[in-house]
Amino acid sequence: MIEAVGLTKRYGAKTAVYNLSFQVRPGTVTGFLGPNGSGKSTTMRMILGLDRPTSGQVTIGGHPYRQLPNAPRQVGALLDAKAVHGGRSARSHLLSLAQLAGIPARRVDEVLGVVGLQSVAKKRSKGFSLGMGQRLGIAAALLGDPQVLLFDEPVNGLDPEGILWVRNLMKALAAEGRTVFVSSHLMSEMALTAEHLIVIGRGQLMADMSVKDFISANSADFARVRTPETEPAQREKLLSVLAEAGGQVLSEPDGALRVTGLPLPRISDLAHGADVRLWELSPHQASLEEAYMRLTQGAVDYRSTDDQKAGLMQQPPPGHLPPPQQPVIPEVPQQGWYAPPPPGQNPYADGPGRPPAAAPPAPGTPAQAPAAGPPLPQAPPPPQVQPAPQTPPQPAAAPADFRKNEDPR
Ligand SMILES: Nc1ncnc2c1ncn2[C@@H]1O[C@H](COP(=O)(O)OP(=O)(O)OP(=O)(O)O)[C@@H](O)[C@H]1O
Repeated sequence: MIEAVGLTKRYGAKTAVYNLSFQVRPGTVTGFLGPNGSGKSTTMRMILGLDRPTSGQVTIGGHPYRQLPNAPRQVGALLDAKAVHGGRSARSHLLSLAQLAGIPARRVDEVLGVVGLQSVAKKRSKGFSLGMGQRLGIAAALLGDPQVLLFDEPVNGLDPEGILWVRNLMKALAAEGRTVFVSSHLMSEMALTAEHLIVIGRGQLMADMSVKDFISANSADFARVRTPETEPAQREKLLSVLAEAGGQVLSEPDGALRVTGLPLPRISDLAHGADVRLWELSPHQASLEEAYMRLTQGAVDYRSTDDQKAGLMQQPPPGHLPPPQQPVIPEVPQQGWYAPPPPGQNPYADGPGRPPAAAPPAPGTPAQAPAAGPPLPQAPPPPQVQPAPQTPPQPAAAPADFRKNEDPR
């Protein structure tokens, strides 16, 4: 198990990680999420003893990494796949790592097989593609057959077959009882790989819960309702009864209505009572990406100027049904803006420009919040709308150049 307690890291005036406490347990894949610059790599480097915490501590199996006996056999990590001597072949790179850690040479050939690089084992790694480099980095992490594994963006540069392979590998490693901690920006992939999530924003903990709980805590389910297109009066009638019953209604691009705040049977009863025929009444649940975007939208440090020009950081359009004399239904925001999580869930909802509410600093530590980034967007109102759900794409099992062998373990 990995355990961080009050972990803080400052680089001069910059606070990269602040008062972070969490546990990563064996037997499940734990995803590590956060916007760019939120402190994921810094946290991983501290776990691996590559950076010294300013305060707090992080241990693996109860010991700081540097005090672990024969650490490479207990902990494997992929932090930067490019950190390889380009003049060396894949095999000699792994052999040198194995020799340093007292790992037998035959394990090198085993892991080359596991990651599917046997056919290029003697090629210099400087000619490797991004995906091949990732596979070599994963091979290095697996070399000591460790119980604890950390992967920073392991699917970066991999093709669909490679992504599917990494997903299955992570799950298989966790199923063997290992501790697997993996960061990624690919939400759809994380939804398929991880069972538990640790989410940070500007160096602080924002969520530590199962993927399922994370989605339900940070999204509101909604119903899509459609009336006959040829009968606009039916739509208007339905709008009015839904609003009277306390539902919040938005218009979908295809003319359907997106309703929150009313359960499906109630919507059905209301339509029936108003003598409105329905062509569609379907339940929808948010994706992990949507829930993540809602939670972290106030903690993003880097945004495209195009987004800002397009007003995507501005207050969203109101999610309420307009007054009856103005039969205009607000449209579902299409991109770049996500309704906020339920009240009390988002530490960034306190107000613009303020750092997230933090737990009291560790004893002896001056109460200092992470260095302020650009001003935070205005805290949006409580959730009344839902962006369109996105179905995670299933990577196709495409043929690959570098086929893996079955892990002989
Ligand atoms: N050695 C360093 N010196 C100064 N600042 C640093 C150093 N390393 C990281 N930082 C800063 O700390 C913050 C967190 O960086 P970190 O790389 O940990 O974020 P991250 O979540 O891994 O980002 P990304 O998703 O973009 O990889 C950033 O603002 C970064 O600029």
